[in-house]
Amino acid sequence: MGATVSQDDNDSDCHTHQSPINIWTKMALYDPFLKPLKIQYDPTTSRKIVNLGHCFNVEFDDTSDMSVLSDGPLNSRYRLRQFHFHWGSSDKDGSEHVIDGNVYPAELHIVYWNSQKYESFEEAAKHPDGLAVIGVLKLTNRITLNLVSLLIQGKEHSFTKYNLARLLPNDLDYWTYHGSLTTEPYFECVTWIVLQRAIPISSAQLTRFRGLLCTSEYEKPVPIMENHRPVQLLHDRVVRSSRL
Ligand SMILES: CCCCCNS(=O)(=O)c1cc(S(N)(=O)=O)ccc1C(=O)O
Ligand SMILES: [Zn+2]
Repeated sequence: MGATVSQDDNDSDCHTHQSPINIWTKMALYDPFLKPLKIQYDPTTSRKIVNLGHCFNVEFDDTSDMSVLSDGPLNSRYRLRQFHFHWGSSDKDGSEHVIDGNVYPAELHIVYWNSQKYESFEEAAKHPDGLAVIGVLKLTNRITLNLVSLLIQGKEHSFTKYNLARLLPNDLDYWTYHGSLTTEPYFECVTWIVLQRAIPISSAQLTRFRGLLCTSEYEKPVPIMENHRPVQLLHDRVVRSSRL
């Protein structure tokens, strides 16, 4: 299934590093100088899971460098902030990045910020090297997130000692390119690291995602049926691959 490029986000010339994109794997440039990703994770940093109305975030304590991402395409140490998912109204779509024109049922984003160069997440988000996001296409049915008490917008519950490794494939080869946030304010501050290996998601888990409500307990229930942005133009960017 092809993916349409949304023109409205590309009218002005300055927005030439927008995300997500369609990654044409044969056009990706193998870069032998790209290092393996170094993911250091401390389960005691996971704090809570929150329904934000357009998606839900699992948030981490990012007051110190306890869970960090380094090496890979990065020149600094990046601190874990949150992870969230994107999904579609059916199992036929839902991912934000598209691989050789193929859309996947969902995508996980693990958001880190450059704590080596910047004092805060908010400050880092104003700079091209401010954030790094790991994208994982499809997902494992190992993910069984209990979302029952998260049903309505604004709800949150504690989410401690979570094992992030359950969300990642064993093979961490990746494509990388410079892009943006895929939600407002679309800042072009993200080093995207899209894993090449992915794992299938269970349809039951996708149904649970679509069961979350973007309304409060006092409003008519409206489910979060989908929350993925259309692919954007590549412009002058090159996608690099960590694997030949
Ligand atoms: C200071 C403004 C930064 C706003 C972005 N915040 S974020 O955590 O990086 C983020 C990234 C993304 S994405 N899809 O990784 O670009 C989606 C949502 C959010 C969020 O705000 O929940
Ligand atoms: Zn995202």
